[in-house]
Amino acid sequence: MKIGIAGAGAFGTALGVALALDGNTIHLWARDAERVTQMQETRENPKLPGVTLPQNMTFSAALEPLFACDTILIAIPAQTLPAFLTANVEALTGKTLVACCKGIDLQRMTGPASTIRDLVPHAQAAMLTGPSFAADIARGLPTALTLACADDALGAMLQTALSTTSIRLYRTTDTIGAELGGALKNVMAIASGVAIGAKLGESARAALITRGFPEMQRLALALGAQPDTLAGLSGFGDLVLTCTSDQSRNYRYGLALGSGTDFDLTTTVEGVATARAVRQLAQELGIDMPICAVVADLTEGKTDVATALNTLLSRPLKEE
Ligand SMILES: NC(=O)C1=CN([C@@H]2O[C@H](COP(=O)(O)OP(=O)(O)OC[C@H]3O[C@@H](n4cnc5c(N)ncnc54)[C@H](O)[C@@H]3O)[C@@H](O)[C@H]2O)C=CC1
Ligand SMILES: O=C(CO)COP(=O)(O)O
Repeated sequence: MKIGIAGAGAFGTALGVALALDGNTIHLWARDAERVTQMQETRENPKLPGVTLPQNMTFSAALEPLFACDTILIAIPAQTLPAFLTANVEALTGKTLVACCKGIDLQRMTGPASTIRDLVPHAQAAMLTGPSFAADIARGLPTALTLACADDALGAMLQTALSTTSIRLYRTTDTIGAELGGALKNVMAIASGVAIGAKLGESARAALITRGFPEMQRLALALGAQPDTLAGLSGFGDLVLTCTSDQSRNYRYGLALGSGTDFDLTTTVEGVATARAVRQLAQELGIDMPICAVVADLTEGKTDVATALNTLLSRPLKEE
């Protein structure tokens, strides 16, 4: 199958490598022409060091070859998705668009699949999400992810087309649950990093993950998600992975916040904008989301780590 991928960062490139090695023809669009030349000449992408890009993967900075593909995976940061869709709405109409980004859009308060549905109403929207580091996918290590598509027949087609010998896809029609699980776990990963960075210990991290999960569920269920989706790969699975691995950029950002060390702010850390979106959504809906609120305040410098911890620990005692 011929598959287009928008976004030549770590994840888009890793998915391209895995799908190309499985026999698909892949076209990868990068907005940066220099990156395209580099990938053509070296068959490597510095975002994914040590991985050789297969010959059945082509690259361009022009959009036309991407739009020649009927199925396009979109792997650009979540906050850049609306502008990409709006700028290309005509070319994307009629396509199957699989969002591979994780976040809640700060302007619209929607997750990636919903943003696609709103901005390109005559495309088919799906979501690929779940616990998977780009480096693992590119190296062919086993991963299990969620393919969410409201149209179950199309979802089944995508599930087959995008599964490989190392990537096992599970299917759901609950796109809301899949997009919210993937977005919210990044906020919890920042919180977990803060706890470890501030030397609060592993027990504190376990408490954060465990209390963070019902917080994720509260918002997701209020917005129409199914509980099973949150308990699956795209929610609980990705929460566990991201809160416990320093391969995660969200977690590493939290570590830096907690320990007061520097962090390269050009890194893609989706949980920062998502925490702000969640804080606003939770206020509007009257939902208690204390961990997300504290993370949003911390990332904006509205509170410090000691005050943030005190805020969480001094909440009234209640039933579990
Ligand atoms: N890296 C990983 O392990 C995983 C990443 N993801 C998700 O994939 C999405 C992309 O992340 P990564 O590829 O890891 O980030 P990255 O930082 O490696 O790459 C982001 C890419 O997007 C491009 N980009 C940025 N703004 C753009 C715009 N306005 N238009 C077009 N391209 C633009 C950049 O040039 C860069 O190549 C994020 O939502 C992330 O949560 C999901 C699962 C795993
Ligand atoms: O989503 C991911 C793993 O499933 C990647 O996490 P980070 O974006 O925090 O690196």
